Amino acid sequence: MPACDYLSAVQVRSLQALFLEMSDLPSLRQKIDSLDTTLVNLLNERARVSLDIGAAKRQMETVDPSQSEEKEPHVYMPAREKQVYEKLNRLNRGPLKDDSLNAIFREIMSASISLQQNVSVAYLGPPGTFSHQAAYERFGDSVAYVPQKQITAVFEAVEKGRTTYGLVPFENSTYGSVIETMDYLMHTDVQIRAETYLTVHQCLLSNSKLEDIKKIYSHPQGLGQVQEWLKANCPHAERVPVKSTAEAAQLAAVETGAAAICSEICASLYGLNVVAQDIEDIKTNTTRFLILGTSSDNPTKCDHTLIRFTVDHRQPGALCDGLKVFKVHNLNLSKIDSRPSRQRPWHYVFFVECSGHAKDDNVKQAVKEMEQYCLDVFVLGSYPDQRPE
Ligand SMILES: C=C(O[C@@H]1C=C(C(=O)O)C=C[C@H]1O)C(=O)O
Repeated sequence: MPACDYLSAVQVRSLQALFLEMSDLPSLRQKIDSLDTTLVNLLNERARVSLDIGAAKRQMETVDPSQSEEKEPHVYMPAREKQVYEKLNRLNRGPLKDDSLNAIFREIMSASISLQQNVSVAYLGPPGTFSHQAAYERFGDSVAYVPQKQITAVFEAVEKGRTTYGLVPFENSTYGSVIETMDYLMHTDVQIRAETYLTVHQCLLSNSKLEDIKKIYSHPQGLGQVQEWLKANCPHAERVPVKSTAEAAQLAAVETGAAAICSEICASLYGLNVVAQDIEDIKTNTTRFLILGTSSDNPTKCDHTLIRFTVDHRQPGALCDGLKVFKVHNLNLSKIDSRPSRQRPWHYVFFVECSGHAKDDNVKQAVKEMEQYCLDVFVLGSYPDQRPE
């Protein structure tokens, strides 16, 4: 009896495809080998051009240092990288997904940056924090990551030149601004070079059972992002704020009856069990991080600028007049915030984030006019808009 009497037409077709593939396998693999050879050569050709770009950047510094606002030639160029990714996604016809192509190019650019200079990135550690993940997604595998015990130490590492760049959490879509970051932004003169967004899934990690958990460690942001879940599931456990989510995991790992709110990665890093997963109160929970350096990159036509200022509160309408300049110059405000100045009670330092780049004419004009109404106007930096749609 012929085979097709036993098998459906679909099964016959998939068997035929399998035989064809098996017989073709050696030649298909040969094709891959030959493409890999071409890719390696092309990647090295690209790397050589990148080395030339590095040399050109240094050359520009030595020819006329006064013409440059850079204290050192920057190797990480977020404006250029945004352009590269946009072009890649325009070119991509598949079958590779945009995300896969972007991940491949993240590593290509990471390697290319590290060829130009030894790059180090300070972040809020220990390893396994969301800051660590955000930094890794932005800088890839070829740079050095330097964990810091607290957010202020990340700023200091950049200010003192101990690391090339730093990454700090700025705000969370559920729980709002990160206080420690805002407080340091009140007096620092580091410059924001880029922003990056990370979808944040919180987990409850512990070596105890849910019903035996008496104490829950996390960064205040972690506790804030899961407050509804905690109210419903561990109403009586003590909440203990610590410096970072991964530090919380380290503490929970050595204490019976303790748990941490942190990323799932911390389970394998610190030897904890995942008691509950994806416990964030709002499923679109996302954190925005700032990448700090000594200067901002060039305009991309789609940038944001963060400005810090104070007003004379004895002058009625000063804050309102200061903000009006953005409307006059057709600049959109995407964030407004304030922190107590700590100089006298009820005196504030304000932050506004507007559309545009500090090198754009309308932003320059707006900042100049703000100085008429405000005290201490300081541009903290301009960076390409990376907000996910
Ligand atoms: C090559 C450069 O340096 C870095 C590496 C890039 C790349 O490999 O494409 C792009 C931007 C920079 O972060 C550059 O400035 O163009």
